[in-house]
Amino acid sequence: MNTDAEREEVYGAPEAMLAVRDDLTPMLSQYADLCETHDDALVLFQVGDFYEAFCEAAETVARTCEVTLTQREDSTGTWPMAGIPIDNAAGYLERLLDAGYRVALADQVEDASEASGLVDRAVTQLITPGTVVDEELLEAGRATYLGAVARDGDDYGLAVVDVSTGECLVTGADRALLLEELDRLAPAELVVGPNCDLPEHSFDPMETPFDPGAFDSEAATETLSSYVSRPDAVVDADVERRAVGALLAYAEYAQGDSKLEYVTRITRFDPREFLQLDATAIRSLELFDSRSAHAGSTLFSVLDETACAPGRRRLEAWLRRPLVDRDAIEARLDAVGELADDALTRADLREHLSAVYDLERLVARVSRERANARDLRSLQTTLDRVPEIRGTLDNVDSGRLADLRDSLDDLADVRDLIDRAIVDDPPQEITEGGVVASGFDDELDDLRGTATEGREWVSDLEARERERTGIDSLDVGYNQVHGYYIEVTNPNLDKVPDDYVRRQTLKNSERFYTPELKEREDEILSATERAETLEYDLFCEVRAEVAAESERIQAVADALADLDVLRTLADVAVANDYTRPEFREEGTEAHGGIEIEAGRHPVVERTQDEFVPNPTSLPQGGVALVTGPNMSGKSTYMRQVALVCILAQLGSFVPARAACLPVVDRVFTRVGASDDIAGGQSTFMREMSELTEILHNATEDSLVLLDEVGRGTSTADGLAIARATTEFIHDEVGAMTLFATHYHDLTDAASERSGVFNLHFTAAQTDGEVTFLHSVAEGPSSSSYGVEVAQLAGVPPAVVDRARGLVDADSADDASESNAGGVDDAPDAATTEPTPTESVVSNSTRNEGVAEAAHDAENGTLAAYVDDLGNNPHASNGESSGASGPRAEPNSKATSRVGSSGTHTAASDDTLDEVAAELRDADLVDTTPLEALNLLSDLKGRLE
Ligand SMILES: Nc1ncnc2c1ncn2[C@@H]1O[C@H](COP(=O)(O)OP(=O)(O)OP(=O)(O)O)[C@@H](O)[C@H]1O
Repeated sequence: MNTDAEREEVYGAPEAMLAVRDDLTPMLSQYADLCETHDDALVLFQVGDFYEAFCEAAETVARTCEVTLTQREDSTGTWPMAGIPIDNAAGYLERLLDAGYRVALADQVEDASEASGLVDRAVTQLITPGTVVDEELLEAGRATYLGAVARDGDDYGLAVVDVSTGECLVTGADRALLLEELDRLAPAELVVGPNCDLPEHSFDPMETPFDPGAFDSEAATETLSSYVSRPDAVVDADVERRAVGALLAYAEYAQGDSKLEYVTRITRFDPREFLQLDATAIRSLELFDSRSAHAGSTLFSVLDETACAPGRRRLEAWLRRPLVDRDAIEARLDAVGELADDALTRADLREHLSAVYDLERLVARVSRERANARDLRSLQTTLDRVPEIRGTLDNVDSGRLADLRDSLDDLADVRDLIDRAIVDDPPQEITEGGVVASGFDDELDDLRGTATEGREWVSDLEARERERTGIDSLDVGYNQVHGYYIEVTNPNLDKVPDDYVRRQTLKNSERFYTPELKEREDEILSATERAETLEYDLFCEVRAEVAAESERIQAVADALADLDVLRTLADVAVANDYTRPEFREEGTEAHGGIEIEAGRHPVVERTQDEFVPNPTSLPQGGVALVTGPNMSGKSTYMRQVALVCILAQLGSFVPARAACLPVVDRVFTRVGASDDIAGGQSTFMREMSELTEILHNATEDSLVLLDEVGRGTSTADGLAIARATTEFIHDEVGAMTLFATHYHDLTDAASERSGVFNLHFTAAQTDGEVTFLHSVAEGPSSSSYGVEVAQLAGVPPAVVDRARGLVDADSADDASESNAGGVDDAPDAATTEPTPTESVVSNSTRNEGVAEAAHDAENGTLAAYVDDLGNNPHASNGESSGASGPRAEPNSKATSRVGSSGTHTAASDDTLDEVAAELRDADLVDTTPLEALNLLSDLKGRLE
């Protein structure tokens, strides 16, 4: 990717040309003009069969596209020049796009042979990541969005359009939701309105500067009104209208200032009407991209059995945005269930759908006047399948399938038109004839008849003239320059009749024509020429007639895409033995809990010889603390619960023997530090920001996965944060939560709160060999097997032995100490409630202080926990008691206040007073969890 400065250098008119502006040749002057009017892109200027660039832009094109840098010389100088062949431009344009350039194609817009003087040229298309329409530059099964954001105070409008299909969406959101939605839609290019002030995005869209005036209320509404008759009825909020209006204005500009006729529907949606998955959740659950050992296997790849490109795009959209409307979910499930039970219909549908072309993009090309005759034929063969597809759905029961069947307009008129108008196997070009079928237009048939008759007359001429002249070697031929001729070899020239007129002299022969031949030639040529022109006009008329039916064709495309996804989900359910999930009735006693029998991870199970199914019973508001050795299956288990919920809400069957689920509003994930690649921020900071998001936004209908929260900092701090988080979620948020942790001390929380409970994964150890059972059981884990996993991973034996020695020493120490530190060797240790006295006299950890503070906190906010932590003497006693840390080595985090072991360094009384005062003064009611943690960290640093 190039820097902005590098790009700027090749945008706009070249300085060197501007310096001699008045002396430039007309063509270069036209080039300079177009560069000036399109100074936000690298202009490629059509000269015959090539797109040329000059000066700095030429150097860039030569370097990026690996083409030769040549030069053009004229009276005003020598200009560096590089060109790419128009016929083969796609590959080169892709390179320029990949390198971060925006490209403006300045085409010849009049026939060079008819131009008097300089050929007229205009920018017909801007090629940018969000505006590409060239099939070769687009990914078939993926939507490519161009987006625009507008702002009005705290409200934002966001609109996206896929210019290759015409899909156009608009929504409104506050800032947080906007950023999430941007993550979810991941536009390839974003036009940002005034004062939006967006942060950099992980998906790194190209940000496009565009006329701020396009975002004005009036201007935007006017643009919008050419797409929908009553803009304010379709898009209620002004800020949203401004976003979508500016978006369409930019898209029009990019298409050479022409309206996007194929944008026939503007769909307004509210993100809150879908299960919200933010970028973190999408990434960590590996819905679309995989970073795990099973790279390449994602939930999408497991589900993607789609037969056609629109189906694939639809599946992606459904997976990015599962539903929360119970009826809509059940309607999809009914359809999937019915298809799952009907192998024949599934097979028929698959066969028909595999034969269809990308109807959405075809119809968009037709509307953009870019479709050729082959495209029209593809459109027709696709539409020909529609009655058959509808036939396969004749007897369906499910309402959704019946609706889809009924919306399948067979478009007989459009099919008939194309069938009558276009030849069966048309050529690629639409200007050279042979496109329009005979019988379609009388005038064309006449012209063709004249031309054919003339050609037949010519082809008989040779025999006639041979007989007339007695010259056996006489030939009749044709060439582009001289037209028809009669050729006579030199020895026979004396036999040439008087009416032969000499046309051309060759080495061994002469060429002639006769007045009659000339007359016929003129007839043939004029008829052919007129026929070609007429054919082109007729083709354009037919194309325009088809374009006028865009909306109907799009509705069919829409239905086919849905059908393909429902069929796919049914296929996947059957192939993988998925079950229909049940949703709990709202208002029932058991509302909200997740109950899964023999659940599986849909992706991991495909990569494993034997996958161990596991049950899940997570009541509403329940927090399950999941412990167990490394590699035992904790993360897989937690993710499978989330994936089951997501699958169910998108309308899919689920990998389980049975599942009874609530409708969840959001799935939050916070995965361990080493499981995530942090960009920019420190890993711990990122971890805490994600935690903050969860604590602020989760509701009692949310599902929260916490994997190793707190791992990015010291054991003591990590455990404290983990504990406070568990308690806050349980007491205040009430979200269904699965929390995988290696902090065995955390399992104590289960004994203090009825909704918190322990689950663990086990491993069997024989002769030093560890076997993971991958099955979940109640209660906390008793062993971590970290050393064994290190050995498995190939850590050198010396290190493994030393580590094992340290663990053994640690265990021995633990055995001799009291058990108040929350040691995890015995499951029942987790249920031992430490008394305050024990905490103090037995090197109680700072973490227990946090726990007690949390437990005692009456008003139940995280701020209150932290507040109590500040006032609780136990809270500042800080020896780490991490489960695997060597206990023998004291650390220096303790303060003198709690009378800890003599090896600890005491902070000065002054410092303590300062810290205490600061804590007392802190306004914790208005403090975010992250700010509280930062404050804690700061105070702790000072105590140390
Ligand atoms: N239920 C299962 N059946 C079979 N194999 C499984 C199962 N669960 C997990 N595995 C296998 O075990 C591997 C490790 O699982 P996972 O990453 O979930 O462990 P973990 O306990 O989260 O490990 P760590 O604590 O080190 O992050 C997986 O990659 C998978 O190959």
